[in-house]
Amino acid sequence: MSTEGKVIHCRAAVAWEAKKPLSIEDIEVAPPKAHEVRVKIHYTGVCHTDAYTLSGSDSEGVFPVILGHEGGGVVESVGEGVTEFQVGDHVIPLYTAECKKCKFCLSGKTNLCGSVRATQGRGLMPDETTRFTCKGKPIFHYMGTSTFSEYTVVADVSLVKVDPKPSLQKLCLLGCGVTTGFGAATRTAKVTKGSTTAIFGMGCVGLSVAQGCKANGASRIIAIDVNPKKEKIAREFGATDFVNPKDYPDTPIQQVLVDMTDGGLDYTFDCTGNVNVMRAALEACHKGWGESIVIGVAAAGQEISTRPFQLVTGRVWRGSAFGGVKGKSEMGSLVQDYLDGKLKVDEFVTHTFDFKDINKAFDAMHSGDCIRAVVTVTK
Ligand SMILES: NC(=O)C1=CN([C@@H]2O[C@H](COP(=O)(O)OP(=O)(O)OC[C@H]3O[C@@H](n4cnc5c(N)ncnc54)[C@H](OP(=O)(O)O)[C@@H]3O)[C@@H](O)[C@H]2O)C=CC1
Ligand SMILES: N[C@@H](CCC(=O)N[C@@H](CSC=O)C(=O)NCC(=O)O)C(=O)O
Ligand SMILES: [Zn+2]
Ligand SMILES: [Zn+2]
Repeated sequence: MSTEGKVIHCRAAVAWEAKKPLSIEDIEVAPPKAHEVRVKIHYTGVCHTDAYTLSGSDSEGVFPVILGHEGGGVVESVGEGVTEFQVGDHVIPLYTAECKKCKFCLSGKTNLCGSVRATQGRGLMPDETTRFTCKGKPIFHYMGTSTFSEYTVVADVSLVKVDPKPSLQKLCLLGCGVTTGFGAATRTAKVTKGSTTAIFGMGCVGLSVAQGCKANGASRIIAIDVNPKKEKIAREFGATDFVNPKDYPDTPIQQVLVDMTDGGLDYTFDCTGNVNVMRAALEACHKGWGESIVIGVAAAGQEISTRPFQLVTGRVWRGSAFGGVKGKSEMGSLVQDYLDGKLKVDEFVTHTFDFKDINKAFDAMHSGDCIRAVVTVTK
């Protein structure tokens, strides 16, 4: 029996308040309004950013909320005016929308889209309301995606159709971690052939940066992580060197790297969210041309600092959101790269969990041997 146009009763992992485990609840999901799509979520990854928001450190964090932004699902129904999606399409929700009409999308300079970002940041759909209720209370959306739910509703600008061949259990990682890191190297930094690179933080994002640096022909890819267990996997993803800052207790890590590379690196990447690491990453860049890309998300109130002289003398500090990737225009080519064996995705999935055990996925993420935990939301 079709559920089109009806309220769906299903399960979701609700974050009632910060710092508390998620609670699997029966919720109601309203039908999609105009230019919205209701999606049955099959799989979701758990990203460090979900944990960051749950920790209460996110200045945009609102509760109660359904978190999750690294999902893969199938279109259940579409709202009025939706022409791009049909029931049954395989889709990935996009926390970085692409409307192709706004000032940002038309600029040709950024993948950031202005169409829904303001309401998204307040946990609402573009009409300033929510499609989720639980126990009679409205529940906020998260990053325009809310993939920790059996059904979610997203704006049609916040969704991309993908090839139905690959398993969504793997493809969901293109919804954040893999795309973010790979794109930061290939789109934001545009790492050049033969260049030297260093990546701080070997989680899903940092390993994906390494993969992007290798794809672009970097001659040296130095992986930096405080966890020595990350060396093996970093090398599998293209790292040529591994440095653990704990092995150099008396020397700033930027000095270690400058000494290793005849004056510093062409490109560095922060994939930790630690503002001290961001500074070290900038200062490890080569005088005159080195570029440091900030990817990590720092807690509310944190600020970055360095001596202005670092910039005066030619180092460049840049940021990257969703790897600079335009979700609708470019996701197809990333999926094709995956299908052609040019982009590793499967290798990131180190842990899998049933939906009822989603809190264990958060525990695994903090365990030190997890790259990505993927949760089966519906079969
Ligand atoms: N800009 C964007 O679009 C996006 C940003 N992000 C952000 O990117 C960051 C990385 O995400 P993700 O890969 O999922 O996170 P992970 O936690 O999986 O990876 C971070 C890695 O950095 C290591 N680390 C911590 N401190 C240091 C340090 N001082 N020096 C070197 N390594 C260190 C961690 O080690 P240990 O585990 O031992 O602490 C861990 O291995 C997060 O801040 C996340 O919020 C994520 C996706 C998109
Ligand atoms: N809400 C946060 C900002 C968090 C942030 O920087 N998010 C990244 C994506 S993180 C994915 O895992 C991003 O793309 N930012 C661009 C954007 O438009 O949000 C805060 O207030 O600190
Ligand atoms: Zn993420
Ligand atoms: Zn736009």
